[in-house]
Amino acid sequence: MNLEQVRTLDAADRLRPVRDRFVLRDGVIYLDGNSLGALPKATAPHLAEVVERQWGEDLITSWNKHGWIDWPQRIAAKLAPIVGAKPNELLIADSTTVCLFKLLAAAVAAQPGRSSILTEEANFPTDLYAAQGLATLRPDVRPRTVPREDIPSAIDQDTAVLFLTHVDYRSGLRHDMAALNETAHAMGALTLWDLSHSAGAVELELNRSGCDLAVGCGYKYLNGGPGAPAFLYVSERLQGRLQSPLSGWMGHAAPFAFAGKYEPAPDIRRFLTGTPSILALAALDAGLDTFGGVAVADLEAKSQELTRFFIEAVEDRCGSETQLASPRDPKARGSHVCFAHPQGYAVMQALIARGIVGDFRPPDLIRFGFAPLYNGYEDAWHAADALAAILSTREWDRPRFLEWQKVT
Ligand SMILES: Cc1ncc(COP(=O)(O)O)c(C=O)c1O
Ligand SMILES: Nc1c(O)cccc1C(=O)C[C@H](N)C(=O)O
Repeated sequence: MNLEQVRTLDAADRLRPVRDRFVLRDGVIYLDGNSLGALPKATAPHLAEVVERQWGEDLITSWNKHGWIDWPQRIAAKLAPIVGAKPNELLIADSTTVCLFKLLAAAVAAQPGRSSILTEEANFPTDLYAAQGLATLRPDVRPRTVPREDIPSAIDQDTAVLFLTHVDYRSGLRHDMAALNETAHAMGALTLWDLSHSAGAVELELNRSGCDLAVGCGYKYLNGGPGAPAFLYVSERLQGRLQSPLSGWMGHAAPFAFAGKYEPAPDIRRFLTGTPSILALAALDAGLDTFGGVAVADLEAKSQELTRFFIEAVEDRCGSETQLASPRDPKARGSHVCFAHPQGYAVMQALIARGIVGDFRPPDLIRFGFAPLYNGYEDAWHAADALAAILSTREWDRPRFLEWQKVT
């Protein structure tokens, strides 16, 4: 395939016009939207409006006048079609780790007599740490980590919660959410899903697949900006039964009654803790607006096509210099792919020096995220080309590429 044919593929892509909603610099091919989404064009003007007019002029009256108090729910409602849930089951709050901890603790408390939090050995570290931290407060509960392939058979009557990341941050492997929910429910366990690498890139049906609880990052495919607040999902059928372990006044039934005794809000708001970060919510609001008019089925279809195209291009041009470390079947993975190389770190630094931005995950993985809203076939084509050039000439073998940086 030549560049002209690749451009024809981009021209035929129905999501192509959405790319114009983002600030994308010439000379940079951004393939790390699975870690930090690109900046939407609407974010800076929206933040300026919230800062200068709402905060600057309307001051504290903005909590009512501009509805700030309802933003955690109003903005979360924009996620409903993206994750396949009802608007009243979603909330924007805190960070991913804090939300994970809150829902994990709430789930465990709702499962008296069951002592295990079942998770996967290779889960993202913060998920493992949250479970370990909870165990220090609940000595009767222990995290049980098993290899991926043993998960279904490890679910038993002692499992309080099955706690998994839907799309693995390294391999990109995707769990069969509906099947695992069913197995867990048959054993009386609850399920908590980390959707950080799924939401906004793969089709999710939280309601249809019987999900109990879920959490995800706001700053990856949802384009909410660095450190954006997270989202949480609590199935309607569980909301009355679960309580936040971090009870704060914003989760109270009547925060402005200033009562001395905590009484949880009757709905999803009970999972709020303190005052929401309005500026961060404003940025996430603009991030979620980039999904306007986009069908999730189209997102997933494009993500699968792009990643398939990229894998083929890399294998074609790089031969055995690097090995695919993600599933070949697009249905079995998310929207990023990893290739293995013993000098993966330096190879990625050399790519970044050429303006191809992906990242590296130890021990040897170069990772490329394809954000279906703004990445195209030409991005994938140039990235594969650059990778082939770097590998064939050992361009990575220079001190400045071999030297570790603090954040990778
Ligand atoms: C699966 C997963 N969960 C959670 C996080 C991050 O949590 P937090 O937003 O609290 O840093 C990440 C990435 O940093 C992730 O990949
Ligand atoms: N959250 C991050 C950060 O604060 C700095 C650098 C990277 C991140 C990430 O999101 C890492 C990411 N979750 C991963 O999948 O590797």
